Amino acid sequence: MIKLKQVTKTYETNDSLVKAVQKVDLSIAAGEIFGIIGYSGAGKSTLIRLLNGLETPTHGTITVAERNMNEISGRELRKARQEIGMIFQHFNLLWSRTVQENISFPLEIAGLSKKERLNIVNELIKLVGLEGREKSYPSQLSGGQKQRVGIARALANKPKVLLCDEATSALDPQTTDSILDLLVDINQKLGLTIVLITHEMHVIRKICHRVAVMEDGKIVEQGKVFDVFQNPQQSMTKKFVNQVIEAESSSEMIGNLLNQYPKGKIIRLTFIGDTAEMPLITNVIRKFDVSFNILQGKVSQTHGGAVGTMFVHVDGETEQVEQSIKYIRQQKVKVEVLTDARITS
Ligand SMILES: Nc1ncnc2c1ncn2[C@@H]1O[C@H](COP(=O)(O)OP(=O)(O)OP(=O)(O)O)[C@@H](O)[C@H]1O
Repeated sequence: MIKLKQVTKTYETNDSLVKAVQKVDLSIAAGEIFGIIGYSGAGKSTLIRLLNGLETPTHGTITVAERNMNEISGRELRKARQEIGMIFQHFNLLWSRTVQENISFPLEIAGLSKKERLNIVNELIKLVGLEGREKSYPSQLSGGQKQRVGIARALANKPKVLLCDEATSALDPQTTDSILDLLVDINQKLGLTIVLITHEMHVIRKICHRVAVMEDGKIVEQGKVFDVFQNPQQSMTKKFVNQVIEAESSSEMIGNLLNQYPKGKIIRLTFIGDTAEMPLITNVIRKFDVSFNILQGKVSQTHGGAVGTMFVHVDGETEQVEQSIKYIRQQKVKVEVLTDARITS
């Protein structure tokens, strides 16, 4: 559905050249939810503007829905853009128009009759869960509802691709989750290809199938979300992965835990897929005569399984504690035993 070959975008400013995107190769399949993550200035917005033809690349080729975006212009480019919907961090709604009128706007531009527009708008209002708010103005809506209007408007021309530019960055965590659920719903119901850019790994973890990590205009790592969580290669990727899976593990915190629990052992478990955390804990308690207290942890679900870390206090007869740790190691869970604020594997 989307193919980028050796795409570079260089901006010329008065006194310098800014390489915003450098030699990017990317291939996104139809129906995929693909995330691009990077910190501010990494080149994400430039990349997304290249995808919808708002910018032309300095080098390289960009194909979206079988159209070569750098070779088309005028009417053909406008037609190509209709097949690419977009939603934004700050929604970009028309404040003097109602929900219905905002969603209808791209259909007016496309020249549809009033009756046709109304049918499509009503369908979309149902799809995004805004029934009853048709006549409200954006100022009367919550952030999540505004983004639902943005999504409905982006879908009005039945695009093949939906580009999401930090679409949940202005929302609280709960509303973020509900918007991400809606995107998954739309992806499944309409088979829409979704490309989202974000600086939040939680967003990638929750809904993306694959991810590309951007740094200084380059894609430094890409792969299936679960694989990237399981085995991040680059230091930038490790930082993002730790946003989601790393429980606080300062030496001060570990020291406090060791003082608090002088008996038994404190272990850190790292889950990397396959093994779900709750059945493992239940099995350990059933099989061994030990107490097993979760002290803190951060375990998240990705498309491929659970990833995360958990600090646990295991107490009981020394032999039983040792055996239970041996058993956990056999379950493909990394186990580290904490001693004196140091960790031994
Ligand atoms: N029109 C422009 N002219 C000159 N430089 C630009 C232009 N647009 C972007 N840049 C530069 O290109 C680099 C990448 O910017 P870009 O906005 O794509 O990054 P980003 O990852 O989207 O960051 P942010 O989330 O802060 O927007 C930055 O150094 C930026 O200053």
